[in-house]
Amino acid sequence: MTIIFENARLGLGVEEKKINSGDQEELVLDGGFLVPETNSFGHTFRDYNAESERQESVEEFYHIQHIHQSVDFVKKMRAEYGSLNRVEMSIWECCELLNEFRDESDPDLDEPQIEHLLQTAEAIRKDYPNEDWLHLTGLIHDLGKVLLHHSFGALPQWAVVGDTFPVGCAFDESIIHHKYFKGNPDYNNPAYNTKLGIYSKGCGLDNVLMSWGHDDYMYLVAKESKTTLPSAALFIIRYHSFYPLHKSGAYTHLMNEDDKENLKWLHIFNKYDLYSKSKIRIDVEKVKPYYLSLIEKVKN
Ligand SMILES: O[C@H]1[C@H](O)[C@@H](O)[C@H](O)[C@@H](O)[C@H]1O
Ligand SMILES: [Fe+2]
Ligand SMILES: [Fe+2]
Repeated sequence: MTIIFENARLGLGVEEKKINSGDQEELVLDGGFLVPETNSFGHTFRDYNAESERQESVEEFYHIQHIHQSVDFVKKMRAEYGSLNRVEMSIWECCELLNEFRDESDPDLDEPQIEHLLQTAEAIRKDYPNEDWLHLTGLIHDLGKVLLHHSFGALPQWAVVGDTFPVGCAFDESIIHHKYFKGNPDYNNPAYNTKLGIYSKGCGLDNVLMSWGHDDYMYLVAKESKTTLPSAALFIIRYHSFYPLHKSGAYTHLMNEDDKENLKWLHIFNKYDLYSKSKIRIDVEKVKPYYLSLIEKVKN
């Protein structure tokens, strides 16, 4: 199954979002979002080895994810979710659906996922009050996690959350808990285990098969709904979990010029996606009218 959003237009009619040199300063209005030094468990963010109450279960998550995410699996999921019958659901209904899920891959947050959507969007709103397309992107970027829900197939966590990476070429060393790829069927396959594998230099990320999860799914949904969101928003949705690229700089040889342009926005977005994770809850009812008005704006 797949989602189709009510009145399928997700965009705000914004023109393509380019960051030209010089613009950056103008864009960044310091509205006061502060990057915290530690997460709510007292550790630095994304420390997958710190002894914390979540360390073991997060490692086990990546163990299973790395074994299962292969070329065959990704192709199967793309075919299945790219063409199945739909559940019709509004954006806000999807957000509420995420209230019952926690993300087992995340060492920094164990709050219900609706909190994370609003925390991200509200943090962006502080520093970029005029970029409402980016607020909406914050709100919807993780909606693909509805795949965990029985209406969307009740997929296991390893097929929905966690960092993503390309399949069909060598798994880069920068991927968290890389050692577990030894159990992946593609690991010893000579067609898939070289630097380029099945790809060519500069082929563009659009031509790369990414491990299956909430990013690619939500991208398919947004694309299918003929969204008018700018390509930067679609790029953010599709690659926000691709930390090996946007944090470690791996796989850049697969990017084309458009990818490089969009990556600048993803770097901005990532700050809010990651560092807004906290135990301080957003008052959902208080901010709901603003987000409903944004959603309303994208209709018709
Ligand atoms: O654990 C998290 C979580 O699943 C996020 O939604 C995803 O975007 C991140 O890449 C990942 O590290
Ligand atoms: Fe995510
Ligand atoms: Fe997120």
